[in-house]
Amino acid sequence: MATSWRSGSSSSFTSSALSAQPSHPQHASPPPLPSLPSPDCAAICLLTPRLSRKLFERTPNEMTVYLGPWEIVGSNPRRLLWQCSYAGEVLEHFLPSDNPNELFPHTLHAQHRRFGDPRELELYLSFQEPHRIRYTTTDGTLHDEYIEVKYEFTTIEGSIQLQSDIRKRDLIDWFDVDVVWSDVHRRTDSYGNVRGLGTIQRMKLWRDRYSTFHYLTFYANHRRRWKEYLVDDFERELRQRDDRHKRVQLGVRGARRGSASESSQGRERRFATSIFSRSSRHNHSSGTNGNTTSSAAQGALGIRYLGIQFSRNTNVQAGTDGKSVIYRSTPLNPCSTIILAVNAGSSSVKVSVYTAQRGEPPTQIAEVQVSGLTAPPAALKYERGDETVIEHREVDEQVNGQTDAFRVILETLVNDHDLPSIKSKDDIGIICHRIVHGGDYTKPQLVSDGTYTHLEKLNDLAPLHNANSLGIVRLCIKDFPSARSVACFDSQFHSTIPEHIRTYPINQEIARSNRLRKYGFHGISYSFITRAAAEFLGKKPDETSIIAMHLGSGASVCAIKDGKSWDTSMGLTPLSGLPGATRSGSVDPSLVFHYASDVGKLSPSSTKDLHISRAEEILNKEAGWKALTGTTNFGAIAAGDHDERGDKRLAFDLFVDRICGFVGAYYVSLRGRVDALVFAGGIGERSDRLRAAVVEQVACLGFALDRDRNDAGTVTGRKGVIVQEVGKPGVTPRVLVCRTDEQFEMARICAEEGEFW
Ligand SMILES: Nc1ncnc2c1ncn2[C@@H]1O[C@H](COP(=O)(O)OP(=O)(O)O)[C@@H](O)[C@H]1O
Ligand SMILES: CC(=O)OP(=O)(O)O
Ligand SMILES: [Mg+2]
Repeated sequence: MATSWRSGSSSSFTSSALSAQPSHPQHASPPPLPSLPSPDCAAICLLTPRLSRKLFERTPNEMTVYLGPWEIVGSNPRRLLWQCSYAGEVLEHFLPSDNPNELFPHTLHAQHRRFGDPRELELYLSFQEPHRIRYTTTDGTLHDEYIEVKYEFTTIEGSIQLQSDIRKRDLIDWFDVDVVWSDVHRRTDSYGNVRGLGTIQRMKLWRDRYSTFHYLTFYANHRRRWKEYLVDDFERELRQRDDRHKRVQLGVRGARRGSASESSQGRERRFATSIFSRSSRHNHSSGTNGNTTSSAAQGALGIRYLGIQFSRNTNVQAGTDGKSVIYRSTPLNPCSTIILAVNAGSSSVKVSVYTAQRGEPPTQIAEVQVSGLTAPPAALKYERGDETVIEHREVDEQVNGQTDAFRVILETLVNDHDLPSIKSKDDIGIICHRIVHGGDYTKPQLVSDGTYTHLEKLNDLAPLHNANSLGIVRLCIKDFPSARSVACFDSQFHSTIPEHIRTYPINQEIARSNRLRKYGFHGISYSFITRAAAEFLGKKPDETSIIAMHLGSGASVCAIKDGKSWDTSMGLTPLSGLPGATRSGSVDPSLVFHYASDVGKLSPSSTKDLHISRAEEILNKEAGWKALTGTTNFGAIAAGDHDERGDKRLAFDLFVDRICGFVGAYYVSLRGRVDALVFAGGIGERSDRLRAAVVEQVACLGFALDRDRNDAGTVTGRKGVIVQEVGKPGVTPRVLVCRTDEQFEMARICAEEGEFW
């Protein structure tokens, strides 16, 4: 098995590793060659002690382990978990970085094996720095050491799959090239010797799994570090690449792992691995450094292009499919497109479709929603233009949760032949998603694997929302590969909340390192409400101060001072503040420990995407209207039907009490400078009884309701009416109902923000 991987060696990999019998230390007589579960996934990992720099020399410790399918598990560190061929045998490969973009599986250039099919070099993968490998059998751990790791695959597809899984980017092609240089790295040195940035390199082309971005990676051998560039423009130049003298120049942006001077002003942002760590669960996670460090931002010199000279060998250029690369850059700034805006709430999924011109407010052409996810049967409603195509269709059988609801919505849109603007999936240019918890993001983000990985870490902080939304994001990326996915955050509107209001009175070191503070939610809605109310009042948004209430399955109140969020009732998570359909809202934090035992344990309903303790489950899913009345339909609660036991009355009065508590507090916090009290959300827009009860209780602050206007003031469904007055004429502060539209707000931002085109 002695073979060398050193550059220039003509040694072949072919023989011994595959043909050798596995020298399994636990078996006296050599076991038969294992039958591997799936030939595509089968791999052989050759381990050799770190001591020896010469790989694969016969040493007493040398062993070959036959591996079956893999799984990538955990975080901090992520581990590649291999199923081995013997029961109880596990091989764990600890990935040195949780950031998938920082891992670079290495394959040699075809010149290192001149007489064979260069594609087969992908069968042999290595990592250039030692990684920790733990190999455990039923008899205990046999090996736990940092070593140089090399995998030898039985199929090229298996290797490509593993590389893609590790990097969370699909390896879509590769190129063996003679030299790579750039506008800041010359091709030759002052003696005319070829130096470039990398020589005799296998460059790999990756497509981000969560966006349409494409990246090139290669090993800059004279600097001994990996480089990764976002490719701007590709297609034309690389079609004819099997020519030694062919040189191309590619537009690129940014560099990962480059030195500061090699970085650019590109959009690449690298996040510290564990932005959010929860002390209760990940005690030792390294989540203290939440700063978003942009290596790119530091650079003075930007690389604008890479020059590439291909190698001559007709075989050499054969990439993953042997054909020329099929690379489609994202559409180049079209002037108009279709935007899909997706709002996954806790009890509904609402999707609106817009035609949009760059820089202009979008025009809605259709809206589909599935509501009642927590109050079955779930029902679908579909409007196209001014026409209600489906008023109410029960879809309970097809729908179990938000992702299913989204699928049903997509089907409805795609199967509607009278929706001419969408002829094919490629017509959709931008899909914007409401993501409830956006951590420290203060503006919408194009979804890349970086943002996606970052957002995944926030799932546990919005247990009824984030994981569902990311499920929909994943589905869109798969089903609409040519569309750009944009994440819009509920929390971003609240980034203006002053420090003394957003701070929790706890140990500040822990608060800072675990990022424990008030974030606030429903912000996309509050942003819409602020602009709509300002327009209605004839004021500039930044001169408008209101107390707005988004009352839906999740309910919150927000004090908006001069157009900006000043305070809001939700906090670190959407649990605090007002009660909701299944949420308790604020309770004494100790309550839960007296409610049930073992509440700190992980709930059995946790999934791989969402880790939720019993305590969180009780307060988020087994409380609120559901717990008090058995229904989550606030319409039925407000109507008080069949309320012999008085549960609904209690729930109604309790809700009014809690809402008024916040209105009073915010009125004082805004020093009485309030232009209007604004009702919004499913309940706020539809329940005249609730509005009447709230306004009556806060009448001492000067609010007054006009009964007639209020009774007629259900704005939802009344086309064209966005804000309606329900207060007494001439009385200030005013009382308004706003038909909030989170989808429109997201689509508007995406249409107006050139960056997303
Ligand atoms: N006529 C009505 N009167 C009062 N509440 C209603 C009425 N119709 C629906 N609702 C309430 O509106 C809530 C849905 O609000 P909405 O903001 O659309 O949902 P989500 O929180 O899922 O985004 C439902 O939970 C329901 O209780
Ligand atoms: C944040 C939140 O609770 O949202 P929703 O009301 O849509 O569930
Ligand atoms: Mg909602």
